[in-house]
Amino acid sequence: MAKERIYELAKELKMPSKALVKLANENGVAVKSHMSSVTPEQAAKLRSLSGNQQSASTANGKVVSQPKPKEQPKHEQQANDHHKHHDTKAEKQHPNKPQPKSASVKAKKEKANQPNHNETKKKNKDKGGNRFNNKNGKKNKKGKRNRQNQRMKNLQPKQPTQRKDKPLPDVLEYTDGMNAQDLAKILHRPAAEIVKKLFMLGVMVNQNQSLEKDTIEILAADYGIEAKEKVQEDITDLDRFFDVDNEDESHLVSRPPVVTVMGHVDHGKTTLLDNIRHSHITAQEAGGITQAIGAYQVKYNDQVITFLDTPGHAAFSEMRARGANITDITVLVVAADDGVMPQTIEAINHAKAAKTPIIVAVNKVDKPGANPDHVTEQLTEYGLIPEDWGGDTIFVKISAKFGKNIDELLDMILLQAEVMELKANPNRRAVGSVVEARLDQGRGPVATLLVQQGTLHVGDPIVVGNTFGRVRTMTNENGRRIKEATPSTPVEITGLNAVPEAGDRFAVFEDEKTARAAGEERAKRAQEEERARTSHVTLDNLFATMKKGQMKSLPVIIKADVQGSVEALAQSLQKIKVDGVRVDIIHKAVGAINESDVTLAEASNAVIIGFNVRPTPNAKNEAETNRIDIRLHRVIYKAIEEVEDAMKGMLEPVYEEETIGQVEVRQIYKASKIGTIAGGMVTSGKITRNAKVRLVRDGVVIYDGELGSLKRFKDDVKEVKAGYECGLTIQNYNDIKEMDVIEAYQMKEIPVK
Ligand SMILES: Nc1nc2c(ncn2[C@@H]2O[C@H](COP(=O)(O)OP(=O)(O)OP(=O)(O)O)[C@@H](O)[C@H]2O)c(=O)[nH]1
Repeated sequence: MAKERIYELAKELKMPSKALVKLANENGVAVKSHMSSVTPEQAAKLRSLSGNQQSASTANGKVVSQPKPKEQPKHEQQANDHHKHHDTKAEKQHPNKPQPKSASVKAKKEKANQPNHNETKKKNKDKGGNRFNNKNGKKNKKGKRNRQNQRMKNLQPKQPTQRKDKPLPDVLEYTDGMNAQDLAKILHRPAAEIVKKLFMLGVMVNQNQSLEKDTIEILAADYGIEAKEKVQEDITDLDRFFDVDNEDESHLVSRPPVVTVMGHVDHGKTTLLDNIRHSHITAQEAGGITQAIGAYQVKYNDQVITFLDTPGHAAFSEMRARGANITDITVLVVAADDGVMPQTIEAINHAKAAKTPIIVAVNKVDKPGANPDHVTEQLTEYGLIPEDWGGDTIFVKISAKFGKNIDELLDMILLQAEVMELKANPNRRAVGSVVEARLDQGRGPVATLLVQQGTLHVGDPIVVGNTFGRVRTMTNENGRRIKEATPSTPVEITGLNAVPEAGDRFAVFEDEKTARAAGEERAKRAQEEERARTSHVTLDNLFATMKKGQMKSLPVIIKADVQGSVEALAQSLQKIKVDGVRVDIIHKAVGAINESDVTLAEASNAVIIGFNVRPTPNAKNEAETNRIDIRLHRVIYKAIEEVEDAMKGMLEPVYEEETIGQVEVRQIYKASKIGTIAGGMVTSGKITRNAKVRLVRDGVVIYDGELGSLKRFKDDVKEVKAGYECGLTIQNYNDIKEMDVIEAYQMKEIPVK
């Protein structure tokens, strides 16, 4: 006769599988779990034993739960499928019939005949869920079995109905922690039926108790359908809120452009921003107290423009490195009396890397030495060609100091914005980026946020970078309290638990609880990441990165001592041909490697190549902290070779010499067949058979080579330690003399950075 499984037998005996497993083991029937099988004889034994045991196992009043079904092998699970229709009665149960909320026996009993809402509520309070008995635990076993029978009856429909359940879904899509009620909805089955099925499978729960993954999977198998865990939305992922691809076009409306002003030192950025700000303040804001919140808006021709007050190019790219790409348009200020300078080029490359269009403001045209045409000419070299020269870059000649042509510049900004069709949906929960943030003694963490989508309101639960809170107050750049902020509006907020960082992204959440959970989790992860900081692309890990398919081009920054070298290096690097990757020079300039180069490298995941130049101390520190690969060379072809080898995955590991010991030669023997044998004493460290050796005479290295043999007395040995004598020969070298020192060393591979 076929074997029977414990859980089937338990079902038949109307007792929990766990209790039966225990009973079996106590009575010499060795079984592991509810999936174990027993012989017909053993089954008979258990049947006869079960009566006594049921009362014993339930008398302690404890929740009887089944061991995790994890151990259940797959094939057994499948073998189980043929039982999936065993509950036909229950399946026919009316789907709309109100179900008891609690699985307690008492509750069920009270409820058995006429469920009504008041009663259900009352029973919700009864937490006696999965007990076989509760307060009545000490009563006799017959009573208990009756109650169990009663319970099973209660789970079955009072009057069989003709109405059929909706068909089961093909796949049970679940999330970990769902309860019977949740599953009931998905399976189109009454929750009570699910509780019953679980009971039969040895899992005692009420409808509200959350279920483990394995339990849900077994349940699905029991219904004969596949179970699939739904990928849960990662609440800590703020980027998903920025995904505007799914945004319904009809919700989008025009938004003001966000403009960053960049340029070389003293070319007039601040003067320009001040001029624009003061000459275009809106009437209602006049008289407000100007606040430095890192950004402001002006109204011009009834249109609004947002200006960011970014302090320098490094900050611009640093924000980008943190994920904030908030600038729509870059205004490049170039002084007409000074022309294109190193930081002008830097600014161009930062803007290009961020893919923002550039409007050139040729400043200081009022000055006697001004030569705007020369500036234009210089800029053509960087791909900035004015329209009347056949290009598409907008050039405006201005005087920031005297307010000349500022309106024209604003017109051009609006024109560029119009072409870009900048849009956002104001009717959604706000998302955006941090422009700047600080700790205010009185107000706590204060952050200037730029709203990029949606509308931000006072009171919104919010996650900002790795911080969270509720928007307590919101102030604009004129110090006025505002209640809401629409797309492209910068606002200063308070109410966060900590200070976020410039460039962090923010998103408004539906409730404060989720915001807090997301914020805390993000902070935790950031901390973990900081600990196990993954390095940027380096020439050493380039090949591995390429193989992982993460890299199609190798961004490179070139710094060299003279322009000729910059160009030579750039051209040669671009000629390197390796399947699937190419060199992309994102910035090249003459001069030392500075902090701006390092931040640009960080934001663009680039490698810096220095030719005859060194990094400044600050740049060096920053590169070390952020693990930016800086390669310094003095020979061009070596630099090219290195990059090429890295791209082909052939970069030689770097070795360093490590001295392991010294031998003082005390005696010399000559053997016609072997050559010169040196007898000596190991004076420090050790000498090993495979070591490289250097022969030093009077402080001068006479010969560098390898050991030929190493012996102690007559035996070949692998190593001899300090304080011992040894005999040795040097490969292909015989001119060893007494008092020579033989230095043993090995080449140690330096771990890849
Ligand atoms: N004649 C003249 N002087 C100007 C003009 N714009 C700015 N300046 C002067 O140039 C100097 C530098 O101007 P800033 O606005 O401070 O330059 P910046 O680019 O902000 O300089 P940093 O903040 O140091 O990078 C100041 O003395 C200004 O008064 C202009 O259009 N004409």
